[in-house]
Amino acid sequence: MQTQTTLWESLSRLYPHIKPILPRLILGLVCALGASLMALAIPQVFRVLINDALAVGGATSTVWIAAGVVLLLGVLEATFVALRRQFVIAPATTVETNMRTSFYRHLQDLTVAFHDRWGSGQLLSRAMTDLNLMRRWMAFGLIMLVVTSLTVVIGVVIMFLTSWVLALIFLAAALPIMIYGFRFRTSYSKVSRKSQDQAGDLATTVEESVHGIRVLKAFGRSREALEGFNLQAEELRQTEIYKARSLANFSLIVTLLPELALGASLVVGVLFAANGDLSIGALVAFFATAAVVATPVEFIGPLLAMTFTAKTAIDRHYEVMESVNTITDPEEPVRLADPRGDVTFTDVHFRYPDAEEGTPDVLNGINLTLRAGETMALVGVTGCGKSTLLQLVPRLYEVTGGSIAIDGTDLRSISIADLRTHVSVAFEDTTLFSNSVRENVLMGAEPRDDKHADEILEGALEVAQAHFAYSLPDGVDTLIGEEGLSLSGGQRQRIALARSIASKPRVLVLDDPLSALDVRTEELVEEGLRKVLLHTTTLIVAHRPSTVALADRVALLEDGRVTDVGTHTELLARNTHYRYVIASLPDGPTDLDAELEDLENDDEGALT
Ligand SMILES: Nc1ncnc2c1ncn2[C@@H]1O[C@H](COP(=O)(O)OP(=O)(O)OP(=O)(O)O)[C@@H](O)[C@H]1O
Repeated sequence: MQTQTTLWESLSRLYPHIKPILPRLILGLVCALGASLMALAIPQVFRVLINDALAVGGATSTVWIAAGVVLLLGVLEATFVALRRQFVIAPATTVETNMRTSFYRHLQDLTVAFHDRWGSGQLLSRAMTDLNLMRRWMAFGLIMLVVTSLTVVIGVVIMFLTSWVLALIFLAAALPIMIYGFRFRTSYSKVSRKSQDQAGDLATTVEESVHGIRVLKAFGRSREALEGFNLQAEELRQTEIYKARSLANFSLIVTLLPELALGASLVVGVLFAANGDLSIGALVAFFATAAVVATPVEFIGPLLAMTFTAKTAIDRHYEVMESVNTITDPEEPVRLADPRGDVTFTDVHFRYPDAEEGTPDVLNGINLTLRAGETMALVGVTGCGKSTLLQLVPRLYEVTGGSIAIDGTDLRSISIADLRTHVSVAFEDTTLFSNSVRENVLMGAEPRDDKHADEILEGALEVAQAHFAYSLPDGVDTLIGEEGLSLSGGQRQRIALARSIASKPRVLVLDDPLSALDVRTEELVEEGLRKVLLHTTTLIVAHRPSTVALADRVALLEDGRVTDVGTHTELLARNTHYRYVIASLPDGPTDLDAELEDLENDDEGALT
């Protein structure tokens, strides 16, 4: 995940984002430089003042002129500072927002496999803190670093022009600063990376415990969670302290050495002045310039620290931005205008990217055909790969071998947007967004107008037995999800089910979507579903016999393969493993022979 780049390589990655605002950044830079020049000009006025006006026989009017010039320079300096802010802040914030938007868009694009690997806190801290750090560096750090360096260079040149000997003494301090600065750069970059990663991990912990607060409380694990959090927070604190110490040491050197050099040059300067080799005005101007230069020199420590932190933020940002979405549209997608809905799995293999080497594929050669309009239940022991197989149909994960086709067209030949208008999903673990019931349900639907939207909504809520939505405080416009009204597990599942059927998909994949419903509601939902599923090809993971009853045929998944396909009755009659799986389902029949007999009698009755 972590990339190794030089400071320059990292910072230059920002160039494409900075390019559109470059003219304003340059204006900001010019203003900042103007402010520094004004500050540097003030000592020169002192020089003239002391050498001419305060000398014996000097004119009083010169004092007033000098005071006026100093005042003017001060006002100009303040104006330049204000203008710098004016030029830079708004465009830098726009860059930050644009980068955040493209980061979010990229996160949406990236595969589920990517999101399996990354902690949510790491992504959150990259989206918020890192981009904020980058903006601050762009708007302030970058400009001030350039201006500070220029101010120091110009100041030193002026000092050289005033007295080269004194300037050399002052400059002697630069060498140890540069050597120490090199060490500081390496150590600070490392510790800054560590602290930003640790902050991301800490955010993940907070996010996880907020999501899992009920479990933590119910199992009385709040204390352990707090201890874990404390441990992580303490590690971050230590890193931050180390970081602050490292900066403090550097700042000490950067402040102390020029002061020492200044002391030495003061002694030499006074001797020069006493010998008449240097005018008093020049001596005062030298020290006033040195004082002006000392401030940016002291500032270099924090500015470098800011730059290294920005480098880390840029690296962390691009680690995500450069993660490639491997599930992409084909170059020339085949348009699926009005598919019948035959779904064929041909020798499908799949293994998760983080699967251990040498282990067999989770799906190890699946061959299965679903006829258009057919409902097929997928049955197998826990962990055999049912959910995994389902997620391959909307291409949430990509097959690692073989192919899946709709009406004979390989899924990879269809554009993802097109595919997902025809394939809809509902999972056991429902996610609702902080939106109204209406928006949640109509997420995948494409209504012609408001009236049509209302009809779709009503129909979907009817099938999913989710009429309760009309009695919520604001009816179907009630805000639900994390920021809205809390719904029960069963209510959430029904809304999610309504969402999956609202788009009237040609192919529906359902991962045990009725698990949280009571028996009576489940029956009603199944009744509604039967009508809807009549024209929809459905693959449904069954964890309960009642779900199996929805299906026309059942596929048995065993050791990564479909080992048998048939009606429930046929499989009960001929397949021992199927009998074992059915018997182990919750609410499964205990007397399978009696059940089989009943079913066969039912079948015969239906035929006569
Ligand atoms: N995101 C993932 N990354 C790595 N391995 C995974 C991931 N999701 C599932 N697995 C592994 O893949 C295997 C199949 O999991 P899957 O969820 O498909 O099984 P399942 O048949 O649906 O199980 P259940 O009936 O318990 O829901 C399991 O061994 C599981 O540990």
